[in-house]
Amino acid sequence: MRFLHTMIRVGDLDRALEFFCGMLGLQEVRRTQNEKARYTLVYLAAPEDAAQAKENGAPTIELTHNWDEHAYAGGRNFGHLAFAVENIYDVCARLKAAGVTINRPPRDGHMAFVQSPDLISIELLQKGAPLPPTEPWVSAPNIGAW
Ligand SMILES: C[C@@H](O)C(=O)SC[C@H](NC(=O)CC[C@H](N)C(=O)O)C(=O)NCC(=O)O
Ligand code: NI
Repeated sequence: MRFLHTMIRVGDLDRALEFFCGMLGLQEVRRTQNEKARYTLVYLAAPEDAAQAKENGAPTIELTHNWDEHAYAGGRNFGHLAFAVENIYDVCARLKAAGVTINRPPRDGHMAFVQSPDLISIELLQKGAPLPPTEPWVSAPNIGAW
């Protein structure tokens, strides 16, 4: 069995693509839409996974955009999507400058939490840092505290 993707529903596809592709650097690898059921699916992968993801050989995020749904309440049972990044401070500075909410700043240089336009929690981990962090860490506020 292989892990294929995580699906999240987004209220504004362009805003979600600006966040995940424009700011986090993911690449679109596939898109499909259903005119009758009025939705679009967009599959995103990390650049180094994109070639394999096109063949379903690497994990993707499946953005589901229901054309008639413009906002979703945060699912309290959903946790987060995690990405390893080259420089966690640079990424968080760029996101913060773009107006993204940083729920847990990268104080320890290991881990940070930010939130997507649809209130999905995004964990950023410094490439090369121990996973999970060996030192006790400050948890991000849970979804209810946002
Ligand atoms: C292609 C495969 O990766 C899918 O996940 S398609 C699953 C299908 N999605 C939809 O019908 C999208 C629109 C729907 N209104 C929705 O918001 O999900 C589906 O069965 N979705 C139901 C689900 O619970 O995921
Ligand atoms: Ni799916």
